[in-house]
Amino acid sequence: MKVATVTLNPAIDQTVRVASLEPGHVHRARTMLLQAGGKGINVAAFLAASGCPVIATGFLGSENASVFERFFAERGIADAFVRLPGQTRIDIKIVDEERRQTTDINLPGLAPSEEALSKLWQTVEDLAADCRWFVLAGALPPAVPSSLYATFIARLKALGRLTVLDASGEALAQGILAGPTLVKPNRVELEQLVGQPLTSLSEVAQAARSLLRHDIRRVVVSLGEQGALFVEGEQVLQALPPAVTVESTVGAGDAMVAALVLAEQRGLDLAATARLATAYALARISRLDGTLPPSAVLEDYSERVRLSPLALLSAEG
Ligand SMILES: Nc1ncnc2c1ncn2[C@@H]1O[C@H](COP(=O)(O)OP(=O)(O)OP(=O)(O)O)[C@@H](O)[C@H]1O
Ligand SMILES: O=P(O)(O)OC[C@@]1(O)O[C@H](CO)[C@@H](O)[C@@H]1O
Repeated sequence: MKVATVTLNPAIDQTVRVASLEPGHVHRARTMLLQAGGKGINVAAFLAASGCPVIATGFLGSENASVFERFFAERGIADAFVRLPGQTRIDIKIVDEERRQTTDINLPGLAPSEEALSKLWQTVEDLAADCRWFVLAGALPPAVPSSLYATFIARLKALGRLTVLDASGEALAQGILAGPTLVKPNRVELEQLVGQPLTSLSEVAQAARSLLRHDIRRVVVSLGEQGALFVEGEQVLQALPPAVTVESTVGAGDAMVAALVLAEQRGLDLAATARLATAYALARISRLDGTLPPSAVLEDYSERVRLSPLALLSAEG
């Protein structure tokens, strides 16, 4: 069965590379790239590149939709987006080449009308006839209720469908209460969710495990260069990535989310899932254009991921 991704607030990512980012200074950019983006769209691109039939929906501004339409045609993604009047936002990504860091400036985006929201739900409900998995990813647009993901998850569950949630703040907090099948917060999102700093890996693991009580099958907490924790039942695995040259970290989490769905479809256990998801994230960060490397490269990454089970009550950092 197909996978649907829902991106309520897509973005055209404008990636600008500078030698070194100094706040308050004038910079001469070395290169600039404009790419169709937004979390669910990035996930859809990775799924399509992996041979998984995928349909992307959500909202797109009709005035600059052609950037996305070209991207969908090139990448083999079916387009079920509801068009809104106006322009989809541009998100700015500044890559600091010296520090190998990316700074994101994400804009608020277009506010959908009530009518557009009900059209979107109608689209999602129609897609449920053909799609088993729904990926709900990214920030909510302005002026929609923060319970929107929770509503979609509850309705999709009632239709017997499986969901992945990758969101932040109140949308994540409410979405989790509705019990998505999988959830992938990063460390900051998890800290906001539990309302306290999580300084050791053990604390991150405890917080992640506490989410399982909401009928969630797997929780994956991404930790940037520290890798990620994969949590299912009593099992907690840390997956440490091998060193790679980082071109841009934008969308690393989305590559991971795509791999989590592929792993479920392939029936992989937690360890194999952790390897696949980390390999996909590495594939993303080591290439600028967001395409997948040849499968031999993915396999090599996957083999070089270091997995270690985490004892929950230990005090390591
Ligand atoms: N600098 C890095 N070096 C090695 N691996 C990295 C690095 N940054 C990210 N990763 C890999 O990518 C995964 C996802 O990254 P991250 O935790 O930054 O996700 P995220 O915050 O959801 O990102 P985004 O929202 O930009 O998609 C990590 O779990 C890790 O495996
Ligand atoms: O503002 P949101 O929806 O949280 O994040 C949007 C965004 O940063 O996420 C993707 C990377 O994950 C980018 O393509 C896009 O610009």
